[in-house]
Amino acid sequence: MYGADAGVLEIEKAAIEQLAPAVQELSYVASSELPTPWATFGIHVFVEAATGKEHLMLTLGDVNNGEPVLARVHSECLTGDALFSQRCDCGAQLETAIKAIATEGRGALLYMRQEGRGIGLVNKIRAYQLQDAGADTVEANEQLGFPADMRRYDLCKPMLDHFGIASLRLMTNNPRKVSTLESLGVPVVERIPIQVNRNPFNENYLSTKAAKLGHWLKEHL
Ligand SMILES: Nc1nc2c(ncn2[C@@H]2O[C@H](COP(=O)(O)OP(=O)(O)OP(=O)(O)O)[C@@H](O)[C@H]2O)c(=O)[nH]1
Ligand SMILES: [Zn+2]
Repeated sequence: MYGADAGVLEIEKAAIEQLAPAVQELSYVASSELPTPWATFGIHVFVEAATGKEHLMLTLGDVNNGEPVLARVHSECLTGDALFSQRCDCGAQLETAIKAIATEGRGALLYMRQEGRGIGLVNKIRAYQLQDAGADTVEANEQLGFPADMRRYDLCKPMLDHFGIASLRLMTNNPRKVSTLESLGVPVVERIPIQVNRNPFNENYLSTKAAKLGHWLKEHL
């Protein structure tokens, strides 16, 4: 009897969890315009209830006409995106993606606040310190007690749904990003490589991405 009740409870819990994310986890808050050197985008902010994190989306053109949308799902990298760091390829990828969307006149950029593959800025700088002493990016995360990559992409789905975006032409080299989005019900009809700014400072970072995280990076295959 107890077992049967517990089973029903489990089913109810699963049903609630299935319904919950889109409704409770993320709220759309506001939109405005963002002029950039390449185009004037729509800028939209969403807030994640559990963490208070502010996730952003840039859109350009008619994105809900049913045609696949040129898109980039970019995870925050303060050092690369805002401070010109050459230790990674993030800043160059962000600029390349924004320019590509501007050239096409249509597309979306999802800027997800999951700094340092989800470990946060403080731990990313700690990881850099371990990398300075010889660890690679994956080993450094592990030495700090974290998995190699803690990012989640489930919040992308309600963000895309909010603008009626049903399928993507995604600019990425990351196979996990593609498979996770597809498993969330977002078809990736085309994967567009985004290999930019390979330099002596990020050579190890990129080769670790290829060797340990399976990224599609031509020079490292
Ligand atoms: N833990 C850790 N995170 C890093 C390091 N260098 C960059 N990052 C983070 O890695 C993430 C890069 O994310 P994305 O730009 O979405 O790129 P990606 O998952 O590598 O895949 P692409 O779509 O191919 O660029 C950001 O969250 C950065 O803050 C590092 O050395 N250690
Ligand atoms: Zn970076």
